[in-house]
Amino acid sequence: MTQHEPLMAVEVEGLEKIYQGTGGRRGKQALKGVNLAIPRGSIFGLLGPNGAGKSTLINILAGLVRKSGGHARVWGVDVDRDPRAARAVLGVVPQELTLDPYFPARAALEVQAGLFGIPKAARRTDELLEILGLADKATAPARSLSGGMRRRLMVGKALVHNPPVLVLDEPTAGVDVTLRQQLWDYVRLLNRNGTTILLTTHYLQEAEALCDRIAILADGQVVANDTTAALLRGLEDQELLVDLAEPLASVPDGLRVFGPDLTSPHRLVFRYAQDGNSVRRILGAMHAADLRISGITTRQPDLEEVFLKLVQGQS
Ligand SMILES: Nc1ncnc2c1ncn2[C@@H]1O[C@H](COP(=O)(O)OP(=O)(O)OP(=O)(O)O)[C@@H](O)[C@H]1O
Repeated sequence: MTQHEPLMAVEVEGLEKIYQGTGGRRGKQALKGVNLAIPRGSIFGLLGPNGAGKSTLINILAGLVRKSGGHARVWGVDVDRDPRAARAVLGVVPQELTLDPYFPARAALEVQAGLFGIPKAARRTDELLEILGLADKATAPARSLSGGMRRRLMVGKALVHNPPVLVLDEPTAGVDVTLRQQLWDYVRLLNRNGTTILLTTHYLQEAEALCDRIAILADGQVVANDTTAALLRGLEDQELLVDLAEPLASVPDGLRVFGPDLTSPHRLVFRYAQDGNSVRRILGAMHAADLRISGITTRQPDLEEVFLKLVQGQS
């Protein structure tokens, strides 16, 4: 590892953003002390419902929004101390397609490289067209490209300056299944070639398919931040809903070890791993505690449900 390759591609500490209310609009604290570290070489998913603060965070990294507090570093560069250098190490693919319909692909990439001040000899326009599968469309105006090609051209524009970190903002919002798969393959390819990817999405399935790590943002705060594998292991837990013949005021001592919720006087809810043994142990303990059972149901919480639970816990 060289000095130029930090362990963390993005580091955010105590990040705060307060939008001041203007013209009768109320102010809003969009980020409430966010800490995140995105390892170099990873595909990192930033998830959250509408208004959680994802765009605000990305825009701070990209130098488009001024933060109210905390620190943000991209590829080791502090976005406040050296905004130009920070912009040079980051590529952003925005949510909206922002292409001039009459501009050919090659020209779009050339203009973008010009904006970054890259001398003609150092530009990688043809290489990018090749990688993006757009070489034979280099002179075709953007409006004649398919939806997938346009998306790839947007990615190309974000890569003209060869940034080590790429942000994809909702890359597959409103995109059909085939195109989604193509984009995912392409993101994986970029990542294999060394680019660290930060991806925002509303779709848990997308994050699950692509990301090594996932952070969930809700109402300006990080409510989960773990490897995708660890998050999914948590999600694999089953729920055992036990209806009781007689009401309970509190969880009996003999059951506390299982950490159940007494969701009503007549219902205990247990979460357990699918190891084949847990239900037997829970029911044994219920029997030992002399509790009469009037009904049992099991339930597998799905991804959306756990996501919502985490998110709603905050609001
Ligand atoms: N310029 C602004 N002025 C005032 N409030 C704003 C401004 N931009 C965003 N907000 C508010 O800040 C909060 C976070 O918004 P942000 O766009 O960062 O969320 P998001 O997670 O990206 O949402 P989405 O998934 O809908 O894009 C929201 O309540 C939003 O209304």
